[in-house]
Amino acid sequence: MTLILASASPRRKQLLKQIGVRFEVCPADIDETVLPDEAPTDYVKRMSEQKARAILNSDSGRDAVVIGSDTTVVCDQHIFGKPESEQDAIAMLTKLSGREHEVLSGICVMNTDREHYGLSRTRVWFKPISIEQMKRYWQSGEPCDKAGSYGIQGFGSAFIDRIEGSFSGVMGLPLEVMTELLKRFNIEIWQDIE
Ligand SMILES: Cc1cn([C@H]2C[C@H](O)[C@@H](COP(=O)(O)OP(=O)(O)OP(=O)(O)O)O2)c(=O)[nH]c1=O
Repeated sequence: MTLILASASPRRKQLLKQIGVRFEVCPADIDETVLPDEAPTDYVKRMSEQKARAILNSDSGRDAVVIGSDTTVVCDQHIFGKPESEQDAIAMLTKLSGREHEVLSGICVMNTDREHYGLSRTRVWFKPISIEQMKRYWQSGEPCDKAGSYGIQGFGSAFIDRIEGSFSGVMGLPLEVMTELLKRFNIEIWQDIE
């Protein structure tokens, strides 16, 4: 049996490696458009499932267990994905500045017989951010491939006042959820411990 991480995210790869699981990486290319009136929790679940299913249904997914995951920033019921431009990133960071938002991270694990899904929800409080900081942050290159235009694990850590929930969940792959789902498929963690 092969375990496949259906993701192009270097953060997800790093986090899965951190628990000593052996896996292959095979990014899924899906349409990430939000449906009209789609609730953020429904969106995250749909994306996680579609990413996993795209790989399970491909040639590389045969006989595999596939992991699909999605991370979304939610502020005032609005879904913040990755920024399309500097202007877009500044608009998101302006909304997040000096207040609380939520980060949803879903994980779907499936094989041809069954699938299981888990969701992690984390509350994040940002300090106030000045426009100069936002512009300089954009120049760092960090925000461009991250939901909500920030990375808690990078320079973006300076924005954080506190969090309540899962650090790995904000970063892209909640390990609390991941370890439970792996157990359900009898996949061992710490395979690479020695
Ligand atoms: C909020 C936040 C997000 N992110 C990243 C995690 C995800 O890689 C990305 C959210 O976009 P996703 O669409 O969840 O993931 P992705 O496109 O990077 O990878 P794939 O769909 O192939 O699995 O934002 C951080 O790295 N740090 C953070 O603090």
